[in-house]
Amino acid sequence: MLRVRGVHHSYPDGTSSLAILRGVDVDVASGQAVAITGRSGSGKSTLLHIVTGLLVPSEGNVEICGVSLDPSHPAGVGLVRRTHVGLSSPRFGLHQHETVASNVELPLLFGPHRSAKRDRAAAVKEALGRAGIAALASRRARELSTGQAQRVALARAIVKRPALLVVDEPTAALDEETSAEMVALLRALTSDGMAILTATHDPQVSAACDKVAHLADGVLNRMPVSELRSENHRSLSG
Ligand SMILES: Nc1ncnc2c1ncn2[C@@H]1O[C@H](COP(=O)(O)OP(=O)(O)OP(=O)(O)O)[C@@H](O)[C@H]1O
Repeated sequence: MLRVRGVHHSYPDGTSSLAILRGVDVDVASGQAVAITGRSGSGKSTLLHIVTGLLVPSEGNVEICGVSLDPSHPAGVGLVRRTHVGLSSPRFGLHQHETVASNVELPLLFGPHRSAKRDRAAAVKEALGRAGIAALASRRARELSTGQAQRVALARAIVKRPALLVVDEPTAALDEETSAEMVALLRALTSDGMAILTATHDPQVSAACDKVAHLADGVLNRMPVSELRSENHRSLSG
């Protein structure tokens, strides 16, 4: 359901440019979780932003649910993003003074066809339930622990029931036990048919994914998950 082909990306760097991605291919099927690993600065977030249509690649193609993210048709890119993609990233924080429910409702307020208040409330309730934080609905975001806030960010990303969930650093700043809960949550979402692409430094997350690819020098190299699992001592895959 996600198909990335020949993606190159460079950022301007003074008078020249800095090549970050140099021909990246990735496939993620429905119900599959794929992890991208790589050193800090290797380009993982850049790739995720390209996949979600936030960034236009210098070259290459991204297809989601059979529809190409064609930069010459920004309206079409916007529609695919709003319809099929959820993004959870530490770079897009919560509104600290708003309640958890309001934060999760936010993606439902954008786009040409805003649903009725009752339908939005039902969708928020379902997303909070799936993220295991139904009891936090009326709490202010500023009152949450890091782990709770990560779950709220995830609930916000899945509230529209996207076919593709893109998660940047799902366990950043979480302890081992809370990380394991987050991993189990992600696996439960794939069991429901969601496709997940995640960038991570956490071996727990990689070990629970169906495929792992390492980004270095602008290219992705597949890593055998079996090796990661044995390195990680315990299997977290559901
Ligand atoms: N908007 C930008 N303009 C210029 N350079 C950028 C921009 N965004 C990222 N970069 C550079 O591109 C490289 C890759 O950044 P990116 O955030 O994709 O890496 P990453 O692998 O996600 O890192 P981390 O694991 O630390 O989050 C870095 O050298 C970064 O400084």
